[in-house]
Amino acid sequence: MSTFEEQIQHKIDTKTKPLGALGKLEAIAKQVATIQQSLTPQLKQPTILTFAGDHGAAKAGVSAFPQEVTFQMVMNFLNGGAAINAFCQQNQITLHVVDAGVNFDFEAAPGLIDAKVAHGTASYITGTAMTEAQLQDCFDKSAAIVADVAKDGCNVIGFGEMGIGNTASSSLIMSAMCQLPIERCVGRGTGLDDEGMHHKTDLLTQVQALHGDITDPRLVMQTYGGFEIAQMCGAMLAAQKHGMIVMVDGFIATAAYLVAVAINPALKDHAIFCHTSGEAGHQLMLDHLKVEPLVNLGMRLGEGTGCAVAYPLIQSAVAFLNDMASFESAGVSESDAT
Ligand SMILES: O=C(O)c1ccc[n+]([C@@H]2O[C@H](COP(=O)([O-])O)[C@@H](O)[C@H]2O)c1
Ligand SMILES: Cc1cc2nc[nH]c2cc1C
Repeated sequence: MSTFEEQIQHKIDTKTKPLGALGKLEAIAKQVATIQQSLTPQLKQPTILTFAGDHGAAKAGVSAFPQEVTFQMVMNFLNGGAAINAFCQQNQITLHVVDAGVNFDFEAAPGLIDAKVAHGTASYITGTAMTEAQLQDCFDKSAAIVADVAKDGCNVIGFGEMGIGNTASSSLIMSAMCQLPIERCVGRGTGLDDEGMHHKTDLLTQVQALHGDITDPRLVMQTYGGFEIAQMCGAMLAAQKHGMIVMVDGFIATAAYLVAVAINPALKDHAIFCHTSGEAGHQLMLDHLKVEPLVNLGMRLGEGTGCAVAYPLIQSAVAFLNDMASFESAGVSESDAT
């Protein structure tokens, strides 16, 4: 008996195409089949969870936008007016917005999940961004949300975020997890000018001097994370346990992934990197992880938009695997090369 890997590779290689001609789609087809341990995998109830949270450090001038944009954009998500709404609707992806810790009290609304840990994190400028108990709360709450989504039949899930100041947080996480100097991890986020970039880099350099070299993944998240980043991290770990395909979005989502995969390396086999963000530093994170995302569209929005636009490519990978003829079934002659 051949192994599952040999069987799926044989199925891909005997489709009516030159060997390897579907490029990255072949790797995705193989990965999805392997996750599901099926030669005829199916994508069910695709879902994106967009986690929102506020940051104590957001008031220290690390973003081009004021903190209230976090709650204002959550309202925009709930009213269906954001990019993530448009792309999820286009591709028939279910969207849930999660209040992980926005500095605002929302009324209950359809599509909004209340997983609030607190009204924003504390600032890593003066101490840890969250307590150990708050980090655990993030992991517990996000795992419960993923369990509910799994009950609805979802087997492919993407995670996005909204949080003014969260690129600064992600740069600190990246620097610690990838052991890279902070200046290589800092980017313009929502659009800082050169002066803003200098301020952000200087501030984060001081923050690192305060906390020292942290390498334990949970402590990195507790020290620098946002509630939305910690909940994405917990949700990725839970999705792996449920056997789901995990779609990874941009810079902030990959920072959450860096911590998650350090906690459970088995997550790697479930992760599909959807796009390369235009945020400086994302390519370096991807290099560190030795992964190549599906597309590079220069997007740097967050919200899970990279997952939503790349999802049809995952559908294409599954479609060719399930629907294409083989050389034998179609009566097409195979290559002469040996
Ligand atoms: O996903 C990305 O790669 C990405 C890159 C830059 C910015 N963002 C979004 O912009 C916000 C963070 O930017 P900032 O400048 O406030 O740190 C947050 O809401 C993210 O969703 C997202
Ligand atoms: C308008 C706006 C929309 C966003 N979506 C995700 N991050 C964002 C940041 C801003 C500023």
